[in-house]
Amino acid sequence: MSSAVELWQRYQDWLYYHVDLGIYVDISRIGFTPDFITQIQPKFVKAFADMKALESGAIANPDEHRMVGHYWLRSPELAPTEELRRDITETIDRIEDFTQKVHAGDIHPPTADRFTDILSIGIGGSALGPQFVAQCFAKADVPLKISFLDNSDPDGIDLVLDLLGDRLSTTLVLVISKSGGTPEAANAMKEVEFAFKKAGLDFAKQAIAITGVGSALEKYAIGNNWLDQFPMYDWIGGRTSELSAVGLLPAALQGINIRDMLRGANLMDAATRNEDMRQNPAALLAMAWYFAGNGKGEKDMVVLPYKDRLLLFSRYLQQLVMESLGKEKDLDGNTVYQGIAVYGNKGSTDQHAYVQQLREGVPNFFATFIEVLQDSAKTHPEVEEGVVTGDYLLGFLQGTRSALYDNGRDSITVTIPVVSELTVGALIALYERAVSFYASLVNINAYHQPGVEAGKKAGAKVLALQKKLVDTLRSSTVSLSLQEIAVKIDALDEIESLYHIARHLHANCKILFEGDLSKPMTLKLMLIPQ
Ligand SMILES: O=P(O)(O)OC[C@H]1O[C@H](O)[C@H](O)[C@@H](O)[C@@H]1O
Repeated sequence: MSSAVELWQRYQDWLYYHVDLGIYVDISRIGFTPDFITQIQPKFVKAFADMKALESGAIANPDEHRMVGHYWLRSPELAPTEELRRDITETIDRIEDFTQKVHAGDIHPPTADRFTDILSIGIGGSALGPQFVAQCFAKADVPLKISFLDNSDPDGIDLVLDLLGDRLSTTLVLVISKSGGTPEAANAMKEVEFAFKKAGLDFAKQAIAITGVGSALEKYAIGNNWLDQFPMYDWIGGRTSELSAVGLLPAALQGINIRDMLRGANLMDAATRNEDMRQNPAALLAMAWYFAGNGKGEKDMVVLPYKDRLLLFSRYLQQLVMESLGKEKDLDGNTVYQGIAVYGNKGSTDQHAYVQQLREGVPNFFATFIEVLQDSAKTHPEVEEGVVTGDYLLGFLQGTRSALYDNGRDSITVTIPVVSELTVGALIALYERAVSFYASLVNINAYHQPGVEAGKKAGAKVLALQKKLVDTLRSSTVSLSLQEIAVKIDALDEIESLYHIARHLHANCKILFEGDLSKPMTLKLMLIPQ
């Protein structure tokens, strides 16, 4: 353990500061040594070269044979073709034009002068960024209030629709899906379309699609004369799409300054092109992650923003980091099982939940504190002489950082001056680039997600099995056991799945059970006519 004087010196030696953004990155509480820096230097030479190639339009996602262009969204001049440059700038202009017309009431729902609400339908990268940004800039008097449907959960859908109530007639529905075929988003859309019909409303006149060119959703939107649509490009991944139409349209509609978000990202991008690792905040983060987890993700990343508005940052980063870095194979086909687990909510709230374990339990993590210097735009009363609530918040952050470090738990601290469009855009860009660098350091493709497909395919198989089970019961005049059904449909090795499906149908009043609920093989099943 270093002395306080040595630590203070280490802090100053490694402190990064972005002059225009007022953002600091402190990696002094990660225990790397000068030797480690020397060792990792060549890996960064490769990482910087990879990044140059990626930004100039190389096929950086080889498995899907795609370019990776999210950095062009805020520096269109870097895009490799004139067509791409035009696409990016025209889309931003169209978003602003559309937003201005919605706010002015020039575009309005059929039965009212103004839209009052946005209902954003999408999942994963088509939801996490918009949700994070909405929470960052939430306020009482937004031009349009946003709600989200990001699941295939009927009860969750009921709640959101109930809360909208009569305002459904003045709700602008954004259906966001790059592929245009993700079942959760498609289901939620169908449910909302149904709710519109039930309320006697014309869904198409209030619906916008944000989707990939040529997708099923695009065809559906065009075929049904939806209000409008905005493009998603195949060279942007869902998890890096916040600064594309996916994030910018909902943000602009909520009155968030999207030009400032883009400018913040642009400034951070410029800083993270610096090939002097010590002067590059994303390289510093990637280096610190590499050291902390031994280049193998041996330690989890606990993200603790001490600011309520940044609550969803850890959830946003969970997808960005884990879907990008969590890979079985490296780029040479070796089995590597890479990844960094990310979790966290916010401080000081989490101090009263799991920080006990962080401080004293399994030392399998490093923390990332996000500090916001400005307490609030308003002045606040003193809660003690000379002390306001914001002073407490800083005290808690500093206290936890020291308490963890004193017990051998490392941390990074990212400090932003204020939660603004500029700094939020910059934070997104900072972590996007850190993920890109880390992927180069460990030689993996950060831009595909082959593992997600397995779950999707298995899910589709369950639905196919459900159809067979229901058909079998429908064509039977007597009740049947699981064994009998499995034999009939030649699915003996799926009997456990059949049981889970039957139990769900039973709980939803579609199947009758006779027998002992604690002994699945005693059950006799019969379909309840609907
Ligand atoms: O935008 P979509 O095509 O609907 O995709 C939504 C999400 O679903 C997939 O399963 C991917 O793993 C995510 O990366 C993606 O963001």
